[in-house]
Amino acid sequence: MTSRIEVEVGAPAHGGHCVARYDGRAVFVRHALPGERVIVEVADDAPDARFWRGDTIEVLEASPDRVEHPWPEAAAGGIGGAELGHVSLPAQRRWKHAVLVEAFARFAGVPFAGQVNAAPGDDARGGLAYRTRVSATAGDDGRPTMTVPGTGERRSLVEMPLAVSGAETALLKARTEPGARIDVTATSTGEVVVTTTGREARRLWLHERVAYARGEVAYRVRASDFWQVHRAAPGVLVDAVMSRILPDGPVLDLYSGTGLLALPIARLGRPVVAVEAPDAGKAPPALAANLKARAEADAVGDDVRRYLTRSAPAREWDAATIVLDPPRSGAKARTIDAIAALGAPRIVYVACDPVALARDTALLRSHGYDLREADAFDLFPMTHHVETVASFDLR
Ligand SMILES: C[S@@+](CC[C@H](N)C(=O)[O-])C[C@H]1O[C@@H](n2cnc3c(N)ncnc32)[C@H](O)[C@@H]1O
Repeated sequence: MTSRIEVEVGAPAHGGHCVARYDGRAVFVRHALPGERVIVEVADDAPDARFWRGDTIEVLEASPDRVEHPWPEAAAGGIGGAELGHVSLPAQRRWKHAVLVEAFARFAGVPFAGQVNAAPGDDARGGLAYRTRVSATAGDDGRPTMTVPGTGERRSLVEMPLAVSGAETALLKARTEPGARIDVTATSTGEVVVTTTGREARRLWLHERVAYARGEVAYRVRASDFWQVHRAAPGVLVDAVMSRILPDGPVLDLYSGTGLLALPIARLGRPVVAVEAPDAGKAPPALAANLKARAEADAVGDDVRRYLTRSAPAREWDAATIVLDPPRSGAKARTIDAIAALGAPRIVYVACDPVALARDTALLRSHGYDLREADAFDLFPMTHHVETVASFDLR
């Protein structure tokens, strides 16, 4: 059953909503802001549920941080992908900061003392035109559609203002079989490709260039490969990681993707082992290609935990930095145990989920790793996502 309730909105919570209370129950409210009084439509108001979820359908008292959504199709009641579009850009960063502070206080056992930094160029572009990778699903007429969260309803896209302009144009023009996924990739070197099958994407080799504090580096990637979505993210993360690794010693780059972080580190002449999930039992082709010319770099195709428990113990890590950039769920206990067992003095953790990072921080601390510092980067404006880079030293 759906129902409408009036609530006063409280603090932001992890996941893109704020928490309100109604009749003693927590209600997770989308498209609202802290301090607002709103009418919420609750999707399923089961009386025995511990909490409810709802969307804002009317704002009775608006926050000074409320702005007009820059992508009306994705505003309240619309498609997903820009759930913070109603929040001013500085307030989006305060929102993400509050979520990090709360996550660290609850799960890490140490405070989050960093900032949420804007990506270069975002303020000038109003937090738009940043995505170099966008995806949609072809509707019945073959045009790109996106889903209204919680409903399964698909709507045809009329714009995609989060995408860089080449990617937006290519996405809106794309036509394919109903139900097929449409993936658009726009590289930093000006290539724009549309693929509709994984097979096609795996065959398409592209070129990326990343400028960072110490220079510029070129990569070859396939359209199917993981690559940081924000146009500025590769450079921001390379700098954030390079400034945190120890000045000497080998670097173990776990969850290394195509070698975004491993390649500039190898260019310093540092020994690097980059571990990424295997492709046909071997190092993935882009990782192997990017590290090929670096005698001091080793591209490994293996499951991270398997590598840590079976292969890594054969080498010396007692002067090493371990870099890890795991998927959203984090590294979790058994992988953190295996990382800690290597005894490296420094760990640099790149995280796209504040709660997963906070939980892994607690695990690292239990293994004797103190949090040195953590800082966050707003690499997903208009959404609740935030990237954090944290470093740890062995006590
Ligand atoms: C967040 S991405 C980071 C990639 C890279 N650091 C970058 O910034 O481009 C995480 C990567 O971990 C890989 N991955 C996920 N689980 C893995 C596992 N169990 N073992 C090895 N690699 C894994 C994914 O394929 C993906 O490339």
